[in-house]
Amino acid sequence: MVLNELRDHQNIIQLVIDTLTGEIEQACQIITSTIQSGNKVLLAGNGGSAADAQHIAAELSGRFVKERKALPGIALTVDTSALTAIANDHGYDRVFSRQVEAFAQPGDLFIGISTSGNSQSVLNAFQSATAFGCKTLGLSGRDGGKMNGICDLNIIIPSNVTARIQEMHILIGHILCKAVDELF
Ligand SMILES: O=C(CO)[C@@H](O)[C@H](O)[C@H](O)[C@H](O)COP(=O)(O)O
Ligand SMILES: [Zn+2]
Repeated sequence: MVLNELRDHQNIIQLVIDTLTGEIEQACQIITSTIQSGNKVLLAGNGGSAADAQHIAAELSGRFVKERKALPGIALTVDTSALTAIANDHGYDRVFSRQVEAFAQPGDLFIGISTSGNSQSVLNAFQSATAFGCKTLGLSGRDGGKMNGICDLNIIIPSNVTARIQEMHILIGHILCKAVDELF
């Protein structure tokens, strides 16, 4: 079992190298231009993808590898008062979009993470981010789901296995952090 899982991981990395290098480079360009223009990065996702959103945000406001200035990365998954109030009053599907509407400025980047590409809370956040003039980057999997066509760039991990998709998402998240570090 263990060796099979490791081989499966190895295979998906190879597929990502073969098919997504150009798109990951584009994503690096999007996040670095956002930071260079003094804008911020908002991130959201559910479950494991919420953890990924927080992980990437923390590496911007804290640090990744390099000691450099604090950078504006905000995960929309962490304020339990806002999350519970919005879910209770407006419905769970609005938990991220409502926060995007509260915080987004034109030129900011919204990164939405969903392995299926179909979580309504993330889809609504993309819609609000676009309406508020943000750039939008999707990290998804399977066939990209409904995230196709509603974000500037939807990086679709070519797998149907949620765990593999998430593992590639955090790898890409770290590559984005590395690209940001290289600005300093
Ligand atoms: O981490 C995992 C499974 O590996 C779960 O917590 C998973 O993130 C949750 O089921 C999410 O609700 C799935 O949503 P999504 O990735 O399709 O948007
Ligand atoms: Zn998981």
